[in-house]
Amino acid sequence: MTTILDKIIAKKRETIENLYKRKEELKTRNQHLKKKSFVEKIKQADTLAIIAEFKRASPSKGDINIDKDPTEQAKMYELYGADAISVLTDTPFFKGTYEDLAKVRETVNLPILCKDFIIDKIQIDFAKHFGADLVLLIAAALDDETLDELYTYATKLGLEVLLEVHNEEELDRALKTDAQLIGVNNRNLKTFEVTLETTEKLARKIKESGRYMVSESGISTFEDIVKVTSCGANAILVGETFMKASDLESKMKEMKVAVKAEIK
Ligand SMILES: O=C(O)c1ccccc1NCC(=O)[C@H](O)[C@H](O)COP(=O)(O)O
Repeated sequence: MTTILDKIIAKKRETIENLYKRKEELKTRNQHLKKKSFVEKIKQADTLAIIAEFKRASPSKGDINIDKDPTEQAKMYELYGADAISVLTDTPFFKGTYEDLAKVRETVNLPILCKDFIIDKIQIDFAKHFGADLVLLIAAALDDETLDELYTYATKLGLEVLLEVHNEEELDRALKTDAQLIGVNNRNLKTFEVTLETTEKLARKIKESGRYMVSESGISTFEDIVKVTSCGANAILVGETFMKASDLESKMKEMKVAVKAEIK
């Protein structure tokens, strides 16, 4: 059965050719900025850390907030207490761009995650060039050798890696690397079903390994925060809920308050 991940990766292979054609661009913009560490943020935080995502659209939901301006949204995320910002740069399925990433970089002083389906080093070059501090690597999209190669390449460039898993088999593979940040994606990429049980199931092994756990996808309510914090998540990654919030300030504060109430 062809999954959405297979489709995204197939399309990605085509777009990578374009990135190689655009390689000259990498010489034109210098990143003089000091890299910002999300791992350090987590270490210093006394509450669950929030990664707020800029997400215009998705395969499961279609258009979410298609015309939203990344600069405006990033400003609000920083103002209302985000610890990092994730920017989707995939165009065919998520309608994001590297230019969105660059705009967010110019706007905030927070660590920024380039959220894409990375299968080639050139994508890591582009992520860095446009201002990312972290990149996402998805275990399900990579064999062990490529995963190691891309992990090493990203860290050599000074980028942190959020290594994403969906199940125990992927987690075991992830734990063979040195990745400090393990993302548990609660969205099943075959069915699009979202369940926080995925985080709950994998939590113990991640905690025992001494890595930091980021619970990703499908988080929108106080109850969700309680669930993921009580099994030990160090951070959450939230897209749709924030992109659609009519009162973003209250929504983000509710999550911060809920976290404090749960942890302390
Ligand atoms: O969001 C999707 O439909 C999707 C489909 C296929 C692969 C990845 C997908 N999402 C990427 C993400 O991981 C989410 O954008 C992120 O975790 C935030 O999720 P949410 O808070 O549920 O918007």
